[in-house]
Amino acid sequence: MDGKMRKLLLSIQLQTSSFPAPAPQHHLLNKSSFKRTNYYKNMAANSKPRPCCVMDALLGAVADLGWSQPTLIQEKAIPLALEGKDLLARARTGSGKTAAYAIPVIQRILASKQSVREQEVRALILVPTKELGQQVQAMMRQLTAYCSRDVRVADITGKTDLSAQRPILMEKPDVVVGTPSRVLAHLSAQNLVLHSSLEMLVVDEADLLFSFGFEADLKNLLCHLPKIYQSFLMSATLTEDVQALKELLLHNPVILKLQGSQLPDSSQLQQYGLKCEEEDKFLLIYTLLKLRLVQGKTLVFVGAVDRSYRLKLFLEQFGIPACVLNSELPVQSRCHIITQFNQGFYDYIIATDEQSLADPAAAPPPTAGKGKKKKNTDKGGRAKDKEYGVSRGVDFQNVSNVINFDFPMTVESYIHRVGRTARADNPGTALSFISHTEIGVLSEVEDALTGDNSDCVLKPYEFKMEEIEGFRYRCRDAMRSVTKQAVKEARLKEIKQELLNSEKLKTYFEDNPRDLQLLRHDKDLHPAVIKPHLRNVPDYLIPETLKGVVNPLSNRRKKKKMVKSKPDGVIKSSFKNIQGKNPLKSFRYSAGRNRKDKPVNSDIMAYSLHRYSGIRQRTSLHVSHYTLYSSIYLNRKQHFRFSLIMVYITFSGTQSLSSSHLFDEGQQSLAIVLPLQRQFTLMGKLVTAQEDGQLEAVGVQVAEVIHTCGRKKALKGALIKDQCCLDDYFIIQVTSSPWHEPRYVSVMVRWLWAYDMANHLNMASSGVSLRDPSFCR
Ligand SMILES: Nc1ncnc2c1ncn2[C@@H]1O[C@H](COP(=O)(O)OP(=O)(O)OP(=O)(O)O)[C@@H](O)[C@H]1O
Repeated sequence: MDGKMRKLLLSIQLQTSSFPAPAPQHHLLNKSSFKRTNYYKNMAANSKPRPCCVMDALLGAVADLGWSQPTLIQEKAIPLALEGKDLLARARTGSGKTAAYAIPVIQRILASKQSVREQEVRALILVPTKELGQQVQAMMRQLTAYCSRDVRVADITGKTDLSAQRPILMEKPDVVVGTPSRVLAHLSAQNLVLHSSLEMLVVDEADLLFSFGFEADLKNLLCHLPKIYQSFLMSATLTEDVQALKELLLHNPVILKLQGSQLPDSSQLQQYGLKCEEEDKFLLIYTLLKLRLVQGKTLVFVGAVDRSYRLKLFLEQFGIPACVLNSELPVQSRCHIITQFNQGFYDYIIATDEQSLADPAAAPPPTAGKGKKKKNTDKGGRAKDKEYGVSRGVDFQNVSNVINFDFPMTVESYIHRVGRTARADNPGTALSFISHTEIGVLSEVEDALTGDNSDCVLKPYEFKMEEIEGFRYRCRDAMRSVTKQAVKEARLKEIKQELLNSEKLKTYFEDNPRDLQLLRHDKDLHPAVIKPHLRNVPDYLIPETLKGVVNPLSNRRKKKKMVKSKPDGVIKSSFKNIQGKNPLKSFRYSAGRNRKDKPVNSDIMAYSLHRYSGIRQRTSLHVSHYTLYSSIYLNRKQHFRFSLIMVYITFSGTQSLSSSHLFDEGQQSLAIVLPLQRQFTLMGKLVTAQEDGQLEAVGVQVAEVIHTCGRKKALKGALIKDQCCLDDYFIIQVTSSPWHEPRYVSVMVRWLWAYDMANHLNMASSGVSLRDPSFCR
């Protein structure tokens, strides 16, 4: 954590005069070492007791999030909010607006509770969509990790009955998060009473509230609020709607209009446009994904629900798994898909940006007040959720690329979609396919972005279509199977499946949360006829110019055939087929030298290690230090000795599987670490792995690893047996004694790896779990 963040948080402390003095410095995270002190260890060990001051609580939470400095909006907004000012803050997407209001809200609640201990709803956060509601609640929970008993947060955006949510509201959570219509419904039903207790009102994504048809609800809702309260309006764009809201809600506000540009500049976000015919879009996406020209987690936006299934069925035929995300899916499924995507379960999401839901001109006019119809339906009579919106506000984490398969219909929509990548200070790429019918909007977008900042203009994506002509035939072949009927069936099948998952199995999943983790949303739908040969890319079809860059991992499916498929969620090791080549066993790994199809580079090495570890599927994402930090945090029972852990695998006992199904002869855990003193860039910063296990710029402190452990001591006495150097990596072999209590199938695999190409270190992380181990909370 750098001085700025510390100073900012200190200012919270200073402005809270009624608070006890700040904890002595040694109680705080030490900037240079990032050592978690005894104070924090105790906090964790004692299930987070009351912190001794606000500073400690927030500092601990921010450190856990791995944030080293405040973003610009946080730096400007937090002090003003603490002075009690009303705020209208406009900052670009992904700039950290949530914490900019959440930190002062938490601080004020904690401060109020010093004098008035009565439990009241003190803050109301209004959001336009359910996805956002869940996300805001998650962020609030993370920030209140060390004061969760003092600041209770309830998200009422969910689809549950009002009556089911009543008991939650009766307990008067300190913060209520909801959509205007849901909050109004509760106010009208007297489940929620705010007129005497409310101290703060936040309207998040203010520019979207009116467009989601909440204007009337919002106006009605204001009658239930007290005369005086502090308000924050947070928005990515300053539209007329935001101006109207400002008049309605704010009193003498400070207006923070940060950064001219609504999107990050070209050093962080690369924006490309590619003009093409409609049919070419499918050819292009196939080439980009199948040849892995697009790397990292990718969001593909389409304009309609049917399109998303069409694209999914198309990609399915080439063995490219993707999840669809649209307003027809039950809200639990949507949120689960987003959570799993953020955890690295999937590489691709095909998201429908349903304009009609957000555009009042296209959607049926909303009726005001209580009893308002919340859903519109499509031609087929299927229910769409009006409070759906994944292109807006949702914090998809570590998204490397956004692809506009269909170009958005408005400038705002473009900004919100593209804003799903290059969030915080992560880099990102946006690529838009533009057919001739979409060129009109393109010029609008270009005009808007050029006016904003000339850096933002879409650069042409130089792609020689003639080079991929060879693929056209197979794309046409695949498209022939994706008929209207197939799309219709796929759509129905998916909805049925998801409804079953989220409704009928809801109670089951509540009782067995770990099984929910295993639920995948990117399974093949298969209504289209699958031709197996389409899954492979014959060498002769790969253009000469792309041969060098094509990721050779695309052949992995061939190899997977060697592994007989097991029931869902069960990993079968491929060790039998590679006995003797296992570097963990022989320590004679050849770094790819003897493998015909693999170039020698460290990426491949990381991959082969992953393969040797018996993991079925490779997914990857760019890692932020949040992910890295929280991964370690989740496994705080493990301690690692090296500068940066790239792989860690933990599991406990099993009934039907023994450890040998997963690893040869009791090899239980594997770690790749970066060599010490090696420099690399991480999140745009030059970082050196230090001998004492620190990453100076990132703040990841890793201590000793002696053994992995599971509940009931399923793994006992694992120890680091050996280590050796393979080119740039050390491999640490960890062995353990035989299974102690072979009772549960319980395996968790998560790993991070790094590869160094052209002076650039990319971080990747993956997670596969058979079952989440009981100790991974
Ligand atoms: N100080 C910080 N340092 C590093 N990362 C941060 C910081 N503050 C927030 N983030 C991260 O930045 C990402 C974007 O934050 P957030 O969702 O609040 O942005 P936003 O401005 O609300 O975006 P949008 O307008 O799209 O909703 C999140 O993953 C969050 O964890």
